[in-house]
Amino acid sequence: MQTLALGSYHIHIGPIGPSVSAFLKGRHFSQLFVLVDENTKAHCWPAFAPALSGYPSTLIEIPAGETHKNIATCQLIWEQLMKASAARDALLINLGGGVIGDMGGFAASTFKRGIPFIQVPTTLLSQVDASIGGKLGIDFMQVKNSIGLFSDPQAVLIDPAFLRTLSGREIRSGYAEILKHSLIADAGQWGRLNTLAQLDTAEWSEIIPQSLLVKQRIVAADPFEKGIRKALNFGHTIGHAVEGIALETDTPLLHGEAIAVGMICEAWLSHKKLGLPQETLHTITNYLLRVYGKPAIHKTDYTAYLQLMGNDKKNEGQAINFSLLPAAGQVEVNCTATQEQIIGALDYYRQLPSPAPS
Ligand SMILES: NC(=O)c1ccc[n+]([C@@H]2O[C@H](COP(=O)([O-])OP(=O)(O)OC[C@H]3O[C@@H](n4cnc5c(N)ncnc54)[C@H](O)[C@@H]3O)[C@@H](O)[C@H]2O)c1
Ligand SMILES: O=C(O)C(=O)C[C@@H](O)[C@H](O)[C@H](O)COP(=O)(O)O
Ligand SMILES: [Zn+2]
Repeated sequence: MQTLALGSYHIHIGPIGPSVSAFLKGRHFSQLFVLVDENTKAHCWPAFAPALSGYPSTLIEIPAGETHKNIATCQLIWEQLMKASAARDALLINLGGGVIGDMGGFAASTFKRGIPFIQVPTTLLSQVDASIGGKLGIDFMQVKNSIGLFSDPQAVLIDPAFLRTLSGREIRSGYAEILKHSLIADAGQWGRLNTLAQLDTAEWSEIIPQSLLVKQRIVAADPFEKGIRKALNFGHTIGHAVEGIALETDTPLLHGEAIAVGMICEAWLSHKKLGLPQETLHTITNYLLRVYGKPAIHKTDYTAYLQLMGNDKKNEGQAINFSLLPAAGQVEVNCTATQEQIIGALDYYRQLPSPAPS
């Protein structure tokens, strides 16, 4: 078992049974609730339930997926808690991916002004990124995570064994945040990862802790995103807009897939504005295209993208804010770009050749 500290809580990486026992020992909660979606109920709850033996718990099930990360689903969670008369010393256990973690944490932190919660992330994305750092929330009017708060869990319990049932597409989505961590802060890791061809044989148990360390260090330095934490948003100014629009179509993108598009566009902006070397831009572009293919974006959506970027949470005043790379492994926050430059970045992406299927 590996343990990292962050603020007032610990992140444990290892088999789920001992982690849960260690967490519950010596703590008292009047009731335990476990938030799941239909997939984590089927694939993760059977492995998790034995860890709670001797502790009665109530399952709260919500529908899976980003399209349900909204106030209506929060209402379902609050209703279940209210019907069970959950008190402020009840615990909500978020057993699932980033949607369960972000929304469960938000619902817990607002119910009766806040009940404790823990994160038990079951996707690659949530194990390296979403479960730590205390950013909680839901989507509103296509603007990702625009209603939310910062609030820390009592613990984060990561067991890479949960990944065994995750689809290849979801693994790829989580891998985008791992690539992001390497690009902003770990050039050595980026050098190793950009030659990794087969994700299905990757050693996630080794990659997860190394990636987590990047986020842990940045969040510890700036938990409320006043400065350096904005680095973790590389690829997200454009990526979130692309994700928000795609979510309303028949071909929604997963978070990491949209962030991969955003990272290509923002690498181009990094080249134009901060002198990211052309060769690095090419390596980033080619590797991301190889892993993610080339999801289509359309010129007819540019106005909507710009409108959504106008509501990016990093913005100050009217300017659209980016976190950009002067070099692989380095990042500069609070960069702005004009509308023309942003359109240049979207055009750069659109003119790229579609990679041949592998
Ligand atoms: N708070 C943060 O710092 C932060 C960071 C990154 C991303 N996010 C958010 O996280 C969300 C994306 O998270 P995600 O990619 O985990 O999505 P998700 O929670 O939708 O999970 C992806 C899919 O995998 C299923 N699933 C989960 N675990 C499984 C398992 N072990 N086996 C089989 N299926 C499983 C889920 O039911 C879902 O269908 C986005 O909303 C994004 O905005 C938040
Ligand atoms: O933890 C952070 O800070 C991040 O930016 C991590 C991102 O990967 C994540 O997608 C986060 O939810 C984005 O936050 P937002 O403030 O841009 O909504
Ligand atoms: Zn993200």
